[in-house]
Parts: sequence; structure tokens; C-alpha cells
Amino acid sequence: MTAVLEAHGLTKRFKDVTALADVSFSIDGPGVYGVLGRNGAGKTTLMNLLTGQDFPTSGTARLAGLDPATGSHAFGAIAFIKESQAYPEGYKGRHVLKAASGIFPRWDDAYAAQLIEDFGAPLDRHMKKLSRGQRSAVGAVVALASRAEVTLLDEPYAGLDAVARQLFYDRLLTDFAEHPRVILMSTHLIDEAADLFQRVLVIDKGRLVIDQDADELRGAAVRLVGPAAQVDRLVGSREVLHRETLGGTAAVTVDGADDAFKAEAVAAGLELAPVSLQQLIVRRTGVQSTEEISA
Ligand SMILES: Nc1ncnc2c1ncn2[C@@H]1O[C@H](COP(=O)(O)OP(=O)(O)OP(=O)(O)O)[C@@H](O)[C@H]1O
Repeated sequence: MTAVLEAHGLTKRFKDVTALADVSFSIDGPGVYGVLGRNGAGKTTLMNLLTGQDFPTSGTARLAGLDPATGSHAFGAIAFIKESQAYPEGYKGRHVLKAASGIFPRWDDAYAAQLIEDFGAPLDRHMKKLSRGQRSAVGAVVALASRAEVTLLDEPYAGLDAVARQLFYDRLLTDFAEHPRVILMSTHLIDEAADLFQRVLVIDKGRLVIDQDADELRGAAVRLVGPAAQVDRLVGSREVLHRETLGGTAAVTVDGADDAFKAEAVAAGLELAPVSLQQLIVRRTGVQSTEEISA
């Protein structure tokens, strides 16, 4: 089977900056996939390479088995929505939507009209004069109503307020259930968007450091709180992502916590709390820390 999106040893250097280093992965079928990472991690670079907006220094990117820059992909099969989208001079929201309806064969006019109302996307003002949130609103309509087989979203809703962002997540999940497709979305707002993703790719300083099923990842770490000696004994040689102590009490975030370990912790009377996807990623991609908190 031909992968829908594929990277093999994908590397991009800008003079002395390595934006992406030896990234390999394969996305084989419909799903909502998260590309997560800190500022400057390489998320936009990855999306630019996957859509042929830029060329790799080495390695290969493939979109539906073809080179994204030179392959003859089906017209309108790919949508790439990004915050920094440039529009032709004089374009208003309605021009953007009209153009999109001509490009994407699965464009749904009725759905677009509903989304325009939901997001309050202004149609009669020049794109250049819109606020960041208003531009994002137009982008969100295109992102969803295009129903492209492969949709790449680079922080598409970054300018939207919290209410509109929640609406975007709800609409995306509902529409995806009815029209499954490959949606690859980058975001900083990990906890907010966490429930959308079935698989998560985390990039740190250009390297792909996590490529894992989101549910597996969510259950992989726990926070244990209890008497320090007891916590440490139970943790043993497991990887500690974070440790805080207050007097004789320790709070330790442990990676690789399986069901047996969790049951043992509960049986030992230790407090056990789940670790959110955001906390886990921050811990795995941040500096491992040990804190002594003075009372
Ligand atoms: N055209 C360019 N010229 C030089 N350096 C670049 C260029 N584009 C990106 N970079 C550098 O490559 C690295 C990765 O940038 P990229 O935009 O891919 O990160 P990002 O994960 O999308 O960041 P953010 O979350 O802040 O948008 C950064 O160090 C950035 O400064």
C-alpha cells in the first residue's frame, strides 16, 4: 500500500541552522495526526517539505507516493492551510472561498456557509485588512469545507479566541467522522487539541522524538505522590521525567508506567495522577529537572 504521507531521512538546513534532521515516518490512512513541538522545532519546515513548498537538503518526502514538488497529484486532493498564507492583491474573504470552491472537488457550499456563520468569517473586507483572528476564521472555513483527501493545517486557528477554537475542534471531529481523511495538524495548544489526535509526532530541535499512538502516550506516564522513600523504592530504575520533594514527600513523574506498576502504587497507598499529553511532552522535550521545594 502506498503511504499517504511519508518522510525518509528528511533533512533541511538553512545555512548553519538545521531545521529538520533525519526525520522518517509514514502515515498510511485516514486519521487526525498532531505535529507538536516548541517554537522553532521544525513543524512548519516539515509541512513545507511535505507539500513541496520547499526542497529538502537531503532525504525524501512523498505525498501519495509522489514527490510533493514535482508529482502530478490529483487537482484539489491536497489542502495546506497556514497562518502565514499570502493572498492575491485585492482578495476579500469571498474571493478566497470562491477560489477554494473551484479548487477542491469535495468542497461543500452548504457546510461552508454554516462555518462562515459559526466563525464569523468576514467576506466583504480585504484579507490584508482583517485581524489575525478574522484571517484564521477564513482559513478555518477553507480547512474544513475543502474536505481534501490530505489536509495539512499549520497552526490554522492560532488567531481564534477560545470559543472559536473549541468550535473548530468540535466541527473538525464531527466532519472527520463523516468524511474520514488524512489531517495533519501542528499546534502549540497541546492540551486543548489533545483529544483530536489518534497519533502524535513530536519534533524537538528538528528531530522526531516521539511518534506514537496518542492513547498509548497518554497512559505512558503517571505522577506519584507519597513518602519519598516509598516512592523511590517503587520507581526503581524507571525513567523519571520530573521530581519534586517537599520535606519527606516526593512527587515523581515516571515514564513507562504499565498497569502492574500503577496497581502496585495504588496498593502501596501512594497518590496516583494521570499526566496530560502536554505535561508529558514538556517533560520529555524539556530539561529533566529535580526540584527541592522549601516549605
Ligand atoms: N527560510 C528560513 N531561513 C532560515 N532559517 C529558517 C527558515 N525557515 C525556518 N528557519 C529556522 O528553522 C527552524 C525551524 O523553523 P520552523 O518554522 O519550521 O519551526 P516551527 O516548529 O514551525 O516553529 P513555530 O512553532 O515557532 O512556528 C528555526 O530555527 C527557524 O529559525
